[in-house]
Amino acid sequence: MTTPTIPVSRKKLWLAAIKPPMYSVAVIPIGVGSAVAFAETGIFDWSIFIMFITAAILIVAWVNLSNDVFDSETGIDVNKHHSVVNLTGNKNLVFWVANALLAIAALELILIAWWQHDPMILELVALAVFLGYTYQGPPFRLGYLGLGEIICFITFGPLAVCAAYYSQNPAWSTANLKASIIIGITTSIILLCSHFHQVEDDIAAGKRSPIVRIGTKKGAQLLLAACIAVFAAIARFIIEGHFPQWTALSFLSIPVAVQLCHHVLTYHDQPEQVKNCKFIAVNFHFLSGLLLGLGFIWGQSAL
Ligand SMILES: C/C(=C\COP(=O)(O)OP(=O)(O)O)CCC[C@H](C)CCC[C@H](C)CCCC(C)C
Ligand SMILES: O=C(O)C1=CC(=O)c2ccccc2C1=O
Repeated sequence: MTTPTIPVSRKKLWLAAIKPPMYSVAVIPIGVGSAVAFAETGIFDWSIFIMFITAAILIVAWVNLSNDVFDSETGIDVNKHHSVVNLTGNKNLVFWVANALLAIAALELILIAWWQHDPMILELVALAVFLGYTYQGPPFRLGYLGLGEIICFITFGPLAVCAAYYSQNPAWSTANLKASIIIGITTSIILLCSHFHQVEDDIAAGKRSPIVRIGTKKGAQLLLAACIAVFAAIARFIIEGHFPQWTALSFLSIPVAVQLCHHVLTYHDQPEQVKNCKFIAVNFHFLSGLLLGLGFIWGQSAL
């Protein structure tokens, strides 16, 4: 028996389309990279930080709007009522609004690079944006091959966190690279969780997401392994001396990781129950990233 669809107000559909909590994926990598730079140099440029964060938010808005545009061309979003293309009925408008947001972000980053007399952050973010395009845009559509989580790890992990660090301190840092691994994994966990309720639509559209490939039960077990890996890596980096002991604060996000894994392990094959698990993953990403960044800052002041 199919679950009767309950009509949802357009206001709720637009809120689902904009999904404000999702912008944690833009704020956290820039925050952590900037926090590590401050911890290592004692210097923090608020103007650069604010400009970089707003640019990151605009880029994430671009990737989501363009995702709806490109997915409307494959038909995969036929049941996604909160697609901005489905809500507006105007694919071209959404496409050009998305590009306008990306252009504004580019101008902000060009200004930072000009201040630094160094194009490095432009190069790092441009590569991240290109990889983000290959996830969903023709002729690549690598997300349809199940490569989204790898792209997600690289772009929101090493590329974004190192670009943020470089914007504050034009250098490279082993501790920051290790922190970027943590943020890359927690961001990829969000994407992994976004697939559990979409298996039917993904198969119909030929999208072989990791969950389509390995099934929801193994996908739930993979999620558990990824969450364990996050905390094991943090513990190792603390023991090695790369992370300040204060970064153990991030272990306070373990209950959210337990909630996420329990929910998905229980409802992995029940789309209506599991469909919002990505927002529990966002809570985990935000809290673990925030506490990791604070750990670096407080670890510095404790020296
Ligand atoms: C739109 C994204 C995921 C959702 O895709 P899906 O097609 O499953 O969506 P729906 O089911 O809701 O239709 C985002 C995917 C992210 C992508 C793998 C990587 C993007 C990289 C960014 C462009 C770079 C950000 C760098 C910045 C933070 C400095
Ligand atoms: O709408 C979504 O499912 C996602 C949007 C998004 O911007 C993002 C960014 C990084 C990782 C995952 C996701 C999503 O799942």
